[in-house]
Amino acid sequence: MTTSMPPVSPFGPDPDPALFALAPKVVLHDHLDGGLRPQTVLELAEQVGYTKLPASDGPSLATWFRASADSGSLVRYLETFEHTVGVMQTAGALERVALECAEDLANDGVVYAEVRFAPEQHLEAGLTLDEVVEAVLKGFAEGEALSASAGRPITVRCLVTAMRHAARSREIAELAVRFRDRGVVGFDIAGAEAGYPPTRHLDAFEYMRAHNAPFTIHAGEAFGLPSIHEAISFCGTDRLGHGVRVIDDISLPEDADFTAHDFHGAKLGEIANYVRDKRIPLELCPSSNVQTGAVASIAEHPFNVLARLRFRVTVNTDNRLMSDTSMSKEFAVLAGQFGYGWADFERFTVNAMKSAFIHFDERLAMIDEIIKPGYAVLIG
Ligand SMILES: O=c1[nH]cnc2c1ncn2[C@@H]1O[C@H](CO)[C@@H](O)[C@H]1O
Ligand SMILES: [Zn+2]
Repeated sequence: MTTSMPPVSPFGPDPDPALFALAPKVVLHDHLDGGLRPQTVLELAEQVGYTKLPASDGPSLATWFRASADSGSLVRYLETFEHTVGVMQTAGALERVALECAEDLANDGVVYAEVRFAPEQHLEAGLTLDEVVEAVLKGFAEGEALSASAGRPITVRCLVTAMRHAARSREIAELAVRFRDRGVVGFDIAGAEAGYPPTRHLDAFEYMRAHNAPFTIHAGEAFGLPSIHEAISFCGTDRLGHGVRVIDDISLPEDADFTAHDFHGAKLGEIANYVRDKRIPLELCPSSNVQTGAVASIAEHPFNVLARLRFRVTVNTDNRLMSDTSMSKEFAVLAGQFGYGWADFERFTVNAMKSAFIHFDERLAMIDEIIKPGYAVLIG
């Protein structure tokens, strides 16, 4: 790979994330249990008697999460969730974490969020699946109300995730449908990818399809094209969680520079073409991918290749705590590396809003009334 002349960002080579806080942003891939405030983890641990935390003050705990997640392996990255899930076992804890999640996203300028978590991981203290979801939805609604009154309106919807190594996916799909009119807008599977192909959960996806309910699948992150193929062709996923390994089905010249402005010589294989032709949204999470070793560095992240080839790319945080990130930080990293300006970020944001699991008229209203006017001011 040549690393000749990096593209110049209109925001400078290392833009301040604060520049992007004003832009209306949409996040489709953000884990509730990956986004806690470090101080909240400490306080909840104290309240519920959780004694296994690896640090005893906020800054050290934040550093521990970031450093441990920076592991080069999805499996090791996922081990850090033991401590967040560990303190999220009561209705009060779930409600607080959800409320703070909505507030933190709104304070970062996110106007629409789909936040996911796995209800089956929050039953240790005796809550039922329904009680877990009710507590989280209550927290989101409270966070929305507080943010609106602070002049930072946000809409937060929920995706319920099933863990791919477990055997509860059909039950979780039923949970998603049961709560579909109360704030749950879709279903997902997550967890270690290698060894747990999407087709293992076919009955859950069939249930969702039978109920005309949308879902996304973590695929093409730690494992490559076969996972993406199963997710789209056998399971019929509406979006790809990550999907970044679709790059393996695109041939580029030997010396291709991933930061370039065009990729005219690119040849797409059958899967890459299908994903692009069908406008299957890619929930890309740049910083997370570097931490898990799915990609070597931001400069070598396929985001730019996929964006320039006009795949339906969206920018996401994945886990704000583990990656010490936010939507503004992800925008800043992408701007610095690939030279994007406001028009690019507007496109990625509209891509995300078009791909959301709320109804078409609601998506359109967000685009016409909030996103486009917001970027019009910035573009000037
Ligand atoms: O990037 C990821 N890939 C796969 N699984 C993930 C990722 N981030 C989080 N989780 C898993 O999803 C669960 C529910 O939120 C988390 O507990 C974590 O195990
Ligand atoms: Zn994820």
